[in-house]
Amino acid sequence: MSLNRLFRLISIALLLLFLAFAVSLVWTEWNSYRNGANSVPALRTFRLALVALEKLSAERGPANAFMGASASQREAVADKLKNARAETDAALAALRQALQSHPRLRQSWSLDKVKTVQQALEPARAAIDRIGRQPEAERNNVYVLSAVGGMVDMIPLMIRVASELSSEVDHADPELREGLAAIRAAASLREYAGQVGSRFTPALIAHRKLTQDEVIEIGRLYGRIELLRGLLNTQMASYVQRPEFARALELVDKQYFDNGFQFLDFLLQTGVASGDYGLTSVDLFRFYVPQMKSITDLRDLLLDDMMEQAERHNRRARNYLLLVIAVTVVACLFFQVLMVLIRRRVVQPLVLATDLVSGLVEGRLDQEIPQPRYEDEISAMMRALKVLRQRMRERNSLAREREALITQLQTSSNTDFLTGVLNRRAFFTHGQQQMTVAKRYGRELAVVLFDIDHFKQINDSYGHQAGDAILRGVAQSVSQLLRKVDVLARYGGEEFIILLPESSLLQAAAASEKLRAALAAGEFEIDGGRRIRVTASFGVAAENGGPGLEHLIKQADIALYRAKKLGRNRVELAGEEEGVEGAGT
Ligand SMILES: Nc1nc2c(ncn2[C@@H]2O[C@H](COP(=O)(O)OP(=O)(O)OP(=O)(O)O)[C@@H](O)[C@H]2O)c(=O)[nH]1
Repeated sequence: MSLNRLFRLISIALLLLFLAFAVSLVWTEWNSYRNGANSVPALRTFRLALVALEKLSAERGPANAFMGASASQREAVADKLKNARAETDAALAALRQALQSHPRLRQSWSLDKVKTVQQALEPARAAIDRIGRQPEAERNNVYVLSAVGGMVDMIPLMIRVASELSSEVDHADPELREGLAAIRAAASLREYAGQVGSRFTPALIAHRKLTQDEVIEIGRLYGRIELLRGLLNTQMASYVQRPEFARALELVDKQYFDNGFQFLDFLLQTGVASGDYGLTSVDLFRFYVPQMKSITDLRDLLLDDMMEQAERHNRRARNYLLLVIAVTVVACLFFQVLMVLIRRRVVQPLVLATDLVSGLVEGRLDQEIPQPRYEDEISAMMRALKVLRQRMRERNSLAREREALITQLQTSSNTDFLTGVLNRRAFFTHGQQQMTVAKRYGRELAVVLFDIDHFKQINDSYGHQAGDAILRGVAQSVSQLLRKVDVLARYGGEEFIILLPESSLLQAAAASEKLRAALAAGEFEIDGGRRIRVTASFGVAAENGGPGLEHLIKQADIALYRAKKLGRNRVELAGEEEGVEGAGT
């Protein structure tokens, strides 16, 4: 696998791993934010439930007062009762609407219970109205007890509704748990404080002593209230560091536990001793109920604080989510940039350098070596490659020059410098090769030696340079008339030799005659544009499997000698007394 591909695969794998980690982190934070975002609406609904519970309890105050009111008090108390009922109805309707508009709570147990409470209110209120409208003397103790019980019976349902909604808040934001417990303790305290007041109502209405059952029930409620006081103090331990909470708790102690309880103690003692209270249920409602306000004030203070906490937690969760998203995106981009940087600055240059080195090894010296943009190890490597390429180019150039020189030397060592045809040494090399081939295949081979006639006179008459020009002209003319397979060489001075492969003596003689005639018929230009005529004498020898090249040349030389002797400008054949005389002699 190539380095480039490997790097790309590793990059993709790392990016996927990183993305998986980032997505799981963002997902966790998103869930925590979304969960937390429920805390404020859940807290609002919880508050509505507490208010409904409070209003339901508070309604018992004027209801009890109404049942014990004298004819003169009746109208005033009836007004208060009407207001209290309106407040209870409004609180329950608001809670019901909040539950109905909540996607999850719409299906909940709480909504059913609220509906049940709303339905149960009607007969309970009717029972109270019935007693209140009766003359004082006719008010039956049993009916009064039943009417008080009818209002109290709805309370456990509302407490459970509040409890369920408090769990919603706890689920949305567990950090609010401590405050929730304090609120629930305060709400329960308010409820039991109301209930203990209600227990005195039948005795006050009937102006009688408390029954033993009533004393036991009141004692039980006293115990529960004390328990809730301790619980509230414990739950408020961290809150009392803050002055507003310390003040609110102090007010509960002073107003309810001092003033309120002093009043209750008086009623209890009188109810046990004589039943001669000197008070009506209306007085109970007027004095006792306001003492409980400090408890609901404390509850509201806690609720307000919790709402602020929930909003703060929400903002914190949202900011943290945004931070995680931002860090993830930045880290992702940084990772990408890093990978691209490593790829561009390390991997790609390395791959390129490898290709360049391979190219140089294969001899591709025209490759473009890029100019690196940064000064680093890669740029040093590119520079080294350029030096290497330059040295290879120089070496190749030297090698080419040397080869050209060798070729040139070879050519010049085989060539006659004046005429450009082969020299005597090269003729022997070729001749030996041809002789070997001819002998192996039993073929004929002819040699022709020819010599320009009276050449000394040409030199003497026209000068040495003119003689050179004649030599060049003769060599050129003869070359043009020979076959491609024939080999012409300068044998020495004004003497030339021709090797004619696969030629018999007669064929060679005919070729020689053609050459002789052509030379004799032609004119050769010497210096100054002058033209002169020359002739040449030819000696021809041929053999088929004879002793060798030297022997053949010797035969031709003898024939040439004879041609000279017999008058020149003629062709003589080896082994013959008489030759073929030229047409011009
Ligand atoms: N210009 C020139 N002359 C050469 C060259 N090589 C040999 N010669 C001359 O060629 C002449 C040969 O003369 P000879 O051997 O007497 O022969 P010839 O005058 O041709 O007489 P025959 O061969 O008998 O016809 C000499 O004068 C050499 O100096 C050369 O390369 N250039």
